[in-house]
Amino acid sequence: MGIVERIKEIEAEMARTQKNKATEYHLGQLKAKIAKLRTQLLEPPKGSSGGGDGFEVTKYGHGRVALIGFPSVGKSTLLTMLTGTHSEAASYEFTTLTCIPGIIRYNDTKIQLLDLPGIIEGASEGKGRGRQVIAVAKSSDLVLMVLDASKSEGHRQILTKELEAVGLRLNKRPPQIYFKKKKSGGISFNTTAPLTRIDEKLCYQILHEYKIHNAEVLFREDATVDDFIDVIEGNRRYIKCVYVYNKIDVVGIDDVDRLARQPNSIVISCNLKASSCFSWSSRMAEAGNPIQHSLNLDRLLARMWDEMGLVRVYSKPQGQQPDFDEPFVLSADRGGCTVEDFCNHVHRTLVKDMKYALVWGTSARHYPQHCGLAHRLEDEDVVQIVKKKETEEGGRGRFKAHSNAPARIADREKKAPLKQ
Ligand SMILES: Nc1nc2c(ncn2[C@@H]2O[C@H](COP(=O)(O)OP(=O)(O)OP(=O)(O)O)[C@@H](O)[C@H]2O)c(=O)[nH]1
Ligand SMILES: [K+]
Ligand SMILES: [Mg+2]
Repeated sequence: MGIVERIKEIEAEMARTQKNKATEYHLGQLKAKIAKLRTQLLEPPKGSSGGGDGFEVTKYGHGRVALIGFPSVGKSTLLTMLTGTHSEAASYEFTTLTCIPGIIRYNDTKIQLLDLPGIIEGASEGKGRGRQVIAVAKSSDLVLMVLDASKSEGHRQILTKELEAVGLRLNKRPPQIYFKKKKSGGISFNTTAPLTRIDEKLCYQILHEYKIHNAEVLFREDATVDDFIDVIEGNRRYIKCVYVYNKIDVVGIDDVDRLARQPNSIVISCNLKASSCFSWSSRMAEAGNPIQHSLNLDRLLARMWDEMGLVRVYSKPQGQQPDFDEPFVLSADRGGCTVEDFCNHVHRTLVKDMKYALVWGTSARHYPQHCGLAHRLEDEDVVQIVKKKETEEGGRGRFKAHSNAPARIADREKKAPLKQ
């Protein structure tokens, strides 16, 4: 029997089993069995290098966003509109067969947007190009799940299930469970929070299923069996996801309103020139810009950028204006956004040479604030690194925007005076 069949069989057994206190342990064990099989399923077949088929697109820019969705929901249309890179769009399914990268320039940052083939139910088990598509999703910093506003709402659940089956966790943070395998000493089990959804015995059983007999386990929250399995498997990816309901031009305003109110969702239309039911759509479509022929794409971009959690830091050389043209782009989630991370971005020896940093911006309590390496920077901060051998020039005088300096410096001066 193949792995997929074995998973199906266990799923069927779980569906047959009533959920109650007596079956809890058995169900937990079955969950662990499925998780193990799914991990096996993800291992590339022997002798293959994995990937291939034009799916290995080099990472570029300050972050990567993947367009995931059923066929013909408008992923390629959206990529073309947001990036200007043409990706074939057509009314038949599976128009796109590989991964097509485009670049979004937004807020002085570059974001790589990836168009992908449509995926269908069973993608996680290898249907269609599902596995390759999901592998790309896993390598992304944000998933835009594109949904057709006029189609079944069940699509969102089906896709979420497919992504979960391969270890993607959308809009979730990692469970607060400490887990460490040991060589000896048995299992040490501790909790710092009352557990209502799993107990010690069930944890032991799951560990037994994994043939783990020596480990340290500490629950810091009221986690579930699934959370515990995720932590043991250790290969989960926690990624933010925005649900993008496209084609709202073909549904009624009530549906639009309902979809827009769902969590993490945004409603858009790439195609307001087509049969549109809203009176404002024709006015929007009048302008020549492709993004004007659409609805809410500007909001989508802003939302996407916010979710990426990018932190732009502008460096200010001593005695000069900050360089507002090229930010150093950091991320709190990926790589960190402390003064130390900033230094490492600028030059690898800078950390060693730094005496302290002067910081202007929202992360600073006063301007400029003298900060050490551990200080966490925030978006649009200005940083000057003062090196050990140097001294601050000219005391703590104010630096003024030149008349020809970008207006942003003046703006910033209003918000927070850039002294020094
Ligand atoms: N009415 C309407 N049609 C749209 C919209 N966006 C895209 N379409 C149409 O939907 C069809 C499918 O668009 P594609 O961009 O090819 O969709 P896709 O998700 O890339 O499809 P696959 O690559 O086949 O998975 C095309 O005929 C588009 O013109 C929209 O906002 N409204
Ligand atoms: K299509
Ligand atoms: Mg496509």
